[in-house]
Amino acid sequence: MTMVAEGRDGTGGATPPRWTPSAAELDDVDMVLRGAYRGVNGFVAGSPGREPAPTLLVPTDVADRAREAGRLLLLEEEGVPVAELAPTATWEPGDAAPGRRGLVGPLRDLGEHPRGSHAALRVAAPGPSRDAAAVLGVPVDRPLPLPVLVAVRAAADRLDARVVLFPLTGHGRPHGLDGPALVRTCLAVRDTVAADVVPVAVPRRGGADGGVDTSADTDLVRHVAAAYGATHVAGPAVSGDGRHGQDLPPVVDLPAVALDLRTGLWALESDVPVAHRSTLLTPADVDAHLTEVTDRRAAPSLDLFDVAIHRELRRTRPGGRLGFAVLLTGLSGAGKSTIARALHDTVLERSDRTVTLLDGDIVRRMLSSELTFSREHRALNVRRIGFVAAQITGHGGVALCAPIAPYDDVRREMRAMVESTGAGFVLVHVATPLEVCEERDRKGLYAKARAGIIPEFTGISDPYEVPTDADVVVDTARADPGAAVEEILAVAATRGWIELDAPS
Ligand SMILES: Nc1ncnc2c1ncn2[C@@H]1O[C@H](COP(=O)(O)OS(=O)(=O)O)[C@@H](OP(=O)(O)O)[C@H]1O
Ligand SMILES: Nc1ncnc2c1ncn2[C@@H]1O[C@H](COP(=O)(O)OP(=O)(O)O)[C@@H](O)[C@H]1O
Repeated sequence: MTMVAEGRDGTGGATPPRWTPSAAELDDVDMVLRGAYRGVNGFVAGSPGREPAPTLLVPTDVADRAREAGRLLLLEEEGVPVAELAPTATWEPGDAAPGRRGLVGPLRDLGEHPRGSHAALRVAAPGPSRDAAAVLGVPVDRPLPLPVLVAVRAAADRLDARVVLFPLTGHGRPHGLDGPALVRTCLAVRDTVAADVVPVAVPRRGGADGGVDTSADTDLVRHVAAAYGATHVAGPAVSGDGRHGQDLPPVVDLPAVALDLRTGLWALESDVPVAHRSTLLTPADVDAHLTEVTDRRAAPSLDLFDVAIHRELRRTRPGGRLGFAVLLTGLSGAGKSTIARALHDTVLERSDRTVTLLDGDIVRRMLSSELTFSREHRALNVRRIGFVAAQITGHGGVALCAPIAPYDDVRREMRAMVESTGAGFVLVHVATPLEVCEERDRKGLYAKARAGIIPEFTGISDPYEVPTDADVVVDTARADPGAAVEEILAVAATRGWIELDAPS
């Protein structure tokens, strides 16, 4: 979160305090403004165990100023005000968020709904309906395979219900699919299941390694689905235990389906005689394949996905492949650039991947020429590299980064930036001892640092925090660059991020 400077306007009156909430809080703003929180018109006090509700945490001084001014402008990430909060109370989050305070109060729509693709589909929740017709809501956090579509259609027919697919397009990208791509996979099968599609900004929890937090999300999606008139919910994103929630729509079990060997199509298990059911492809296989596809370890099988979904997946994820970044960190002269260059050549020689080399020196010249070697500037430098690497890897590319990156917290930030796009990240500590680096002194910098001519020199007069989360540790005093390259690529290959030809 960032505090946007508060100022005074030309008339001498105080301008309202401004605040940019977190991505998940902005999703909540969006949902409140669209009525997706049923009757909740603003932020409420946090209280664990209650049904899902929108909460906002701000630094204590922002809370004080907002209370004093009677309002707080909430800005989206690019600085556009989207809503105004009229604070009526505060609450203490306690140890969970030291230095922060919760703000309670109604939200006023400032007429901007800049968040999210497919604006025309993002309708406001209709509010309580007297229409008794059944509606089966299907929250969607990953592409729906054919057997699930068949099961959803059958469940809807049993209930005599209309189907509404709710792609969850809020914060997070746990399966490497961003919101727009997820909406497109729903639109691709809209006719197959005769469904409406309504994107909702429910945050998709879980990191790049998947793992939607089903208990939290199941309650929230049931809540939101209810606001949009769902009388029942079903689907992979609500495969929880369907517990409690008095006025929440019940979770419907999807009927069992089987692959009918006579037709090659999925059908209700009860409609396929046992002798004609495929034992090669069971619903458990489908689940396993879905996990592999959504974690991008495998390309989607045509048998399991509607061709239209298949086309969307290919479009979003060229070759079905996951990008990854390698961050080589270590002292000056440790061998980062040498290994990065060798990695670059090897990837080009043994795969068809695109590779971008973000070497420390090049970045300093092209992206960060105005920066010094202070802690703040080094952090900013590495953050910039992380941002570029996230862009590259988010589109399936390979980014090789070789700055010193001496600070643990900034390296972790970079990992999070890259992983948030669904891409992979390999942290390599090029752990050449200082004595060896100093002995090499290729650029004569250590001599100058020892003489005090270069201040703040890493390892001499500036800190280097040794990583505790390295995926690979290389000591170039012992191993040659080729061995380091093999070790690093083996990690990426084992995690399914690259396929390499044998060395020629
Ligand atoms: N004070 C000080 N400390 C460390 N390094 C210095 C300094 N001044 C200049 N240099 C040269 O700058 C290169 C390191 O820049 P980086 O961008 O990789 O550093 S950082 O990640 O921002 O800390 C580093 O390059 P490498 O030797 O390739 O690591 C040095 O050549
Ligand atoms: N096993 C090794 N791996 C990488 N570099 C090595 C190795 N052994 C010796 N060197 C030498 O160490 C120096 C490392 O310089 P460089 O790659 O520019 O380091 P950095 O980018 O970390 O500052 C080069 O002269 C390189 O030839």
